[in-house]
Amino acid sequence: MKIPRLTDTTLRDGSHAISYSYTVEQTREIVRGLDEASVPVIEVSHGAGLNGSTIQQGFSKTPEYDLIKTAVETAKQAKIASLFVPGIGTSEELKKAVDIGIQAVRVAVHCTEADVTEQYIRLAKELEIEAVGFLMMAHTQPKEVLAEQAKLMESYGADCVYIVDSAGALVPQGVRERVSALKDVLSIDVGFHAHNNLGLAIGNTVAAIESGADQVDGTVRALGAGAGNAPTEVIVATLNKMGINTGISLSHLMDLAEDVVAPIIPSPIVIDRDNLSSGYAGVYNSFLLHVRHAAEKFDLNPTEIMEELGRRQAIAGQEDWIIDVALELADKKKDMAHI
Ligand SMILES: C[C@H](O)CC(=O)C(=O)O
Ligand SMILES: [Mn+2]
Repeated sequence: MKIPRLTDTTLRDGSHAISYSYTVEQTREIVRGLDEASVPVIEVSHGAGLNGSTIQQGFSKTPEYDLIKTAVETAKQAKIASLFVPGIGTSEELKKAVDIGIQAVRVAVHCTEADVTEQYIRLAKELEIEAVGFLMMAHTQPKEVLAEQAKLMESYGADCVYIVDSAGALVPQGVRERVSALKDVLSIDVGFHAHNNLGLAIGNTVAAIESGADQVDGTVRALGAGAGNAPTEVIVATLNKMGINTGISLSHLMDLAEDVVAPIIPSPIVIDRDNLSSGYAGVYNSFLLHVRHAAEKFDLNPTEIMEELGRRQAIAGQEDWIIDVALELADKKKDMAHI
C-alpha cells in the first residue's frame, strides 16, 4: 500500500475547540514537536481559514500572521500550510501568508461550489506554492457530484483534492465510495479529512487509505472542531500496525500529545450528546460552540437545534442561522405552552 502523506491540523482545526486562543508560545511548542516527529505538513491559521477572526466566526487571541510566522521560523523540515475559505479570506490575505512563508494552501468550499476556488487555486500556483482543494460537507453529495467538483479543481491546477467529512457523518462504506470515485477520475492526489462524531475518524481514515487516499489529516489528541479529528498519534500507530511506515516518530507524537497538547485542552474531546446528535444530523462540526451558546441563551437542548439545522441542511458559513433557528424553536415552545 502507498504511504499516505500526513497533514497535522491541530493548529488550525484545533483552534475551533479552544475558541481561537492559541498563543505564540503554544504554536512554537506544537510545531517543534510535530517537526521533530517528522510530520511532513503542519496547517496553521484561524479555524475558519485566513482572515477568519471575525464576530461571526470568533476572534483570534493572537493575530494569525504572528502564529504563521512562528510556525515558519520553527519548522526545520515540515511544510507550513494554511486553510483559505473564499469570501472569508481574499487574495490579499493569501499573498501575505505566502510572503510570510507558507508553502501550501488548502482552499475550502462547500462541496458543490468548486467553481469559487478557481482564482485562488490559480493564484497559489502563480505564487509557486502547493494548492489543495477541500470539498467540505462531503456526506451531503453522492460520489458522482464530488468527482465532478474535484475534476474542476484539478482543471484549475490543484495538486490534490480532499474529501472532507466536516460533520463526521460518513461511515467507512461512504468514505470508500467517495475516495475511490475521485481516484478513478483524477490524476492528482486525493486526500481525506475525518471528524469523530460517530467514533469512526480512525476507521474512516483507514478506509480512505485502503481506497487509495494519498493524503490524510490528523490532529494531536484529536483536538479539533466538535467531536475532534482522527488523532495524529493514533493514525501513526495504526499505520505502523498495518505495516505502513510513514517515517513519523510515534514516541515523539505521544510525548507531544501528553505533555504539550493535553494541558491546553479546556475539556476533553468526547462524543457526548451534542457531538453525536451533530454528526447524526449531518451538521458542520464548527457550529458546536455557537449551538451551545444559543441553547443556553434560549433555554433549549442543543440536540433540538442540531436536528433542525440538519433538517434545513445548513452549511459552513451559515453560522448566523443558528440564532434564527434557536429563536424560532424557543418561540414555538412558548406558543405551545400557551395552548
Ligand atoms: C473551515 C473548516 O472548518 C474546514 C474543516 O476542517 C472541515 O470542514 O472539517
Ligand atoms: Mn475539520
